[in-house]
Amino acid sequence: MFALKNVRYKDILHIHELTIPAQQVTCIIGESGSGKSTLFKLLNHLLSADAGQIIYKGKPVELWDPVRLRREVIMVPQDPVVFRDTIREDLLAGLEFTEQPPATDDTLQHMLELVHLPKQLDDEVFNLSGGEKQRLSLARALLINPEVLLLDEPTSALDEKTEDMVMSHIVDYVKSQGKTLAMITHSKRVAEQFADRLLELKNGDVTLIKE
Ligand SMILES: Nc1ncnc2c1ncn2[C@@H]1O[C@H](COP(=O)(O)OP(=O)(O)OP(=O)(O)O)[C@@H](O)[C@H]1O
Repeated sequence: MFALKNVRYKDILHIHELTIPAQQVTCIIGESGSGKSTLFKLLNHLLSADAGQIIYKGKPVELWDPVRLRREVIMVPQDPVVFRDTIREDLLAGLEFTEQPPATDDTLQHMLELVHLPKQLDDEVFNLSGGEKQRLSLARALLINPEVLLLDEPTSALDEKTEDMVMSHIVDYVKSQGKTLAMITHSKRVAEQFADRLLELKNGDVTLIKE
């Protein structure tokens, strides 16, 4: 799905070679500040590499129409962002961005169950806790059903039990849809449990730990 060769970004990343295969779960671990979020931003071309090649589905990312690319490759950032007043409106905002038809309340409710967010669609997002906003952002991204989901520490604000439940639902859902998931995590436990491929980012380059 992604193939990177000799990619350099400032003095943060100099990746010799990296592939992210389709329909697999790729987990990325690495120390704080090692460049994990920067790598994700290169993948959907929020940042441009200084040198090297980043190929998505056979075509360099810089040749993709940026809007189209970011509709296919959705990144959920580390700090959850909420867009609208109510949970329903917030979930539907993601679909609007991708120009998909609005979803029914049943579908929206199903997404909330998938991420274990026991709230009503009319509830205000303003009142949600950090961990709840994190799950709302995940539900919004899942609803879009993108080709590639890039999750930056998606469960960092959750306790271990909730983290395991949410992650196993997300992984099952993404796999059942035949989509691709890449996830940054600080939790070795999560990485070992869910990764088909486990990579470590260190000194600007990636090492394959498990395949
Ligand atoms: N656009 C930028 N220009 C210059 N430096 C940057 C830029 N973005 C991030 N950095 C720096 O690059 C390094 C890597 O940042 P990045 O956010 O990618 O790390 P990370 O591995 O995701 O960290 P964490 O686990 O703490 O989230 C950091 O030292 C950061 O300060």
